[in-house]
Amino acid sequence: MASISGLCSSSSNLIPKPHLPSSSSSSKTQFPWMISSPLRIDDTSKTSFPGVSSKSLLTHSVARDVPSSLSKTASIGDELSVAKKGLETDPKILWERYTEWLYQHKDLGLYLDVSRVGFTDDFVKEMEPRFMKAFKAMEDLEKGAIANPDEGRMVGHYWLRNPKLSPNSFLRLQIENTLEAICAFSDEIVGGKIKPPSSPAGRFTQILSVGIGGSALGPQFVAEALAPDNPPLKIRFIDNTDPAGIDHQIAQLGPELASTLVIVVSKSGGTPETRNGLLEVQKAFREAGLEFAKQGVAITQENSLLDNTARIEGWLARFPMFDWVGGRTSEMSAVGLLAAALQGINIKEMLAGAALMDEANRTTVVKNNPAALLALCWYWASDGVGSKDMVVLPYKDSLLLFSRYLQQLVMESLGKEFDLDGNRVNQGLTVYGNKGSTDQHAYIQQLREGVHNFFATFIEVLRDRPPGHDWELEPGVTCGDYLFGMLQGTRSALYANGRESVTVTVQEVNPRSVGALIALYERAVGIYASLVNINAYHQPGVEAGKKAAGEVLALQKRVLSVLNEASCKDPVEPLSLEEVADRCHAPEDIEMIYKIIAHMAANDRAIIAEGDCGSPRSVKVFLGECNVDALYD
Ligand SMILES: O=P(O)(O)OC[C@H]1O[C@H](O)[C@H](O)[C@@H](O)[C@@H]1O
Repeated sequence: MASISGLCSSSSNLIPKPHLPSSSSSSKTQFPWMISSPLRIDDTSKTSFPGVSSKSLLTHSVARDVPSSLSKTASIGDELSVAKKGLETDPKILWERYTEWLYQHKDLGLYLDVSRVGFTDDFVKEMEPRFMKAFKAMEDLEKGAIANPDEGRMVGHYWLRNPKLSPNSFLRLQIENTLEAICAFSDEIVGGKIKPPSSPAGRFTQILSVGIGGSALGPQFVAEALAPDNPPLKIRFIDNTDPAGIDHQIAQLGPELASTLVIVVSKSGGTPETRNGLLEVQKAFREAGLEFAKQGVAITQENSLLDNTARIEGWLARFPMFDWVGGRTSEMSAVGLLAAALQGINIKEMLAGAALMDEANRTTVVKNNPAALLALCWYWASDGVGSKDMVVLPYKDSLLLFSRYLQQLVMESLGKEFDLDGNRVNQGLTVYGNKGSTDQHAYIQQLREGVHNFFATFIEVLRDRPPGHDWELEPGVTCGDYLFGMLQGTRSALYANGRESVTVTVQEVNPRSVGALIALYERAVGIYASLVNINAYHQPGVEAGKKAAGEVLALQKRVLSVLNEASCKDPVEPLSLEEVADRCHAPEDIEMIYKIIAHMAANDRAIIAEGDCGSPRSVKVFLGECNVDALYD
């Protein structure tokens, strides 16, 4: 088992030397089948490796489907879209564009290819003043400005990986001490110094992480991307208030509940779904005769409801969540780091990768700033108003949850009704995607030929397998070559039909590259928000749904009380929906009352005496039991 002190220590020399195509080496990286058997781009549903051609894949694709060639396979709509965008199709010019714009981060072994987005030099020039403003805003933010004006908060996730940047020594110490505490605690848990009180295993073997949104998505993504095959502690998540989902997680733990460390994560400490998850887990502990407090850990803001509960009940440990770190940018705080360290993931490497990326994103030269390049592409591709969706396609199973993670990071940050000057702008950038090549067999058909409402982001991982494990499943070709071919083929096929794409390439999926990817997108979101003049760090829209949910539950309590009163009569008085609504003094809420009753009936908590839920006007309802106590509440 890896020691935590090892996992928590940083190492500067773990990144293998990059070997991405450069003008001198690209020809050497081609595989035999690529040269002799280009992917057919005219039939993405049946991608195959037929025939012999001496043309390169790229040349083949673009030359064949350029609008000016009036290819038989391209529709008029496709031609128009390419023409409208003015996308370059000459392979030589494209290669020049590729090499001119290719961004490389040497230390991280990370590349960003924006050549398949059609922005022009004029556009870049036009955007320059906005970028300068964005860079200044990022600089101010890092220095501690109130970058989230609506909530009057600083925005400090960049300090988490470089505490020296903190605007004062108090914050710096908070970050450093928390990191130290995380490492020490993980060390003791993994090393078996801190034991669960009544587990036959004698040590913690499982983590049950309870949290939602930013308190779940980062840890889920990182676990999927980086947890070793046999982690010191395996992780499961409760990230919803779905009782069946919760039951499933607890049932899967079975007797291992006794050796489960329950980490409850909530910045606010008052999110209902998380509270419900906690109450359900505590009930399971009681039923199993276990003492929850000895196995519970809270990650939350000081003095939140959760913090106070954990303190009063004497939970095993508490870690702070900082006011100045937003949920969706909290992966490098205790929220992400504790779970990661417990799974044997080198969190200092993650932090180092993020810090290196942040450093690169501080340059004010757009071309050399990867986050700015991404923001530039987003702006160009979606006209600065989110007119196109961003489809994120990592070609690596372990990065499956990246798009889901990005969904919150991007959409909760950029999806805003008003800009910073109070103008109604309804901004946003829609994100979806799973992984390649899997998605090629699902919806890439539409991306290639259907409605043109997206641009793609490919995430490429050069290292297929750990060294020494590869083999050729046909002469000269490995399984990973197919994955590579699928990515390149899809990129070419999309472009040939006027569909733009960005490609981010990393050497391998490791803590450093994952940290860098997170940091890259965090910064791109910050810069883009500034380009379109919105506050990326609040989420006023989320409150509306929460408030409405609260109102539904309050109405349900009134419905229950009315039904209880009628059900306590002798004889029982079944009520129509209209009668329930009138007695609740809420005739305008009759539709919601119907839904409440249908839900209660489906869960055996209300009995339909007459009619059925398919014809709401026919329904008469009562409760199976009279609760006399509730009559006098
Ligand atoms: O961490 P918590 O306070 O429980 O919040 C969890 C989530 O709740 C809300 O829905 C916010 O919109 C998210 O940004 C946040 O990540």
